[in-house]
Amino acid sequence: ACQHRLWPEIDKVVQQQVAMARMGIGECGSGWQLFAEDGEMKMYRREEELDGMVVDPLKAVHVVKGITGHEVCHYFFTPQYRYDWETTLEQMNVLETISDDTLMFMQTHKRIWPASQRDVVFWSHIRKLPNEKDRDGPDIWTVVNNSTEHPDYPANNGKCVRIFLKVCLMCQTRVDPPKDGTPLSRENVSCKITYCSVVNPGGWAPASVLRAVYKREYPKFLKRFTAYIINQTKNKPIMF
Ligand SMILES: CCCCCc1ccc(-c2ccc(S(=O)(=O)CCO)cc2)cc1/C=C\c1ccccn1
Repeated sequence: ACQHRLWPEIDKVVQQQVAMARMGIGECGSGWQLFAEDGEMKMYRREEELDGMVVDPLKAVHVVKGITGHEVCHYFFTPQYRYDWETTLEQMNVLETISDDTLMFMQTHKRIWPASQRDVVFWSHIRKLPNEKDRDGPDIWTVVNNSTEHPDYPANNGKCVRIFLKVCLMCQTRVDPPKDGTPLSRENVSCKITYCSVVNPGGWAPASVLRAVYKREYPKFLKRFTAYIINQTKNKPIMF
């Protein structure tokens, strides 16, 4: 991955996104509104517009028992599982395998009435980060998805409006070893998930429609995604 033309951008964006994800809601600047809550899952957004278009940053935090950060990032990054958990996905193509930790995707998402259908081209990078707070604790895993251009897929040349997104999924595993020295099992692990996204919907879409879509779709996405990982991993060895 080091020699690829996108590498400098990838490294910069990943460092930036991880720093943002690590900040708590309080530190992240004011204006965050809690707009959805379900058990351990809390979803915040900031209302922001760019040229009259809604580009609300979203930050979700969740704690899920029985899975690890590596597993969450593995199922988020790996293309073959995406149709199982990405509710609004219509078409997904891997445009380039830049390296074993970096792919480029083209996706079209189902049309959401009354807005026109959207598509997106982005690079996706998975990375393990040292756990600065606790040296011998489990590593942090992250996946960063960032819109990019691809010569074969110019924006807005077909039926879809091209959207632009920056997404960071950052996961911190927690291990609570069993008291009685029995071997570690899934009851002793949990994962703190932070999901940050900024989506520019591309062409104009009514603010009310966009905010209704996000309010409905994001909680659904995170619940379905985490339930999917629990189901996929329950009889498999723990991936640290
Ligand atoms: C009028 C509707 C405009 C918005 C449509 C839209 C834009 C972006 C995206 C989207 C959301 C998450 C990612 S990802 O995190 O990178 C994972 C890989 O797929 C990529 C794309 C989706 C959707 C459409 C609906 C929607 C909105 C939230 C959540 C889920 N679906």
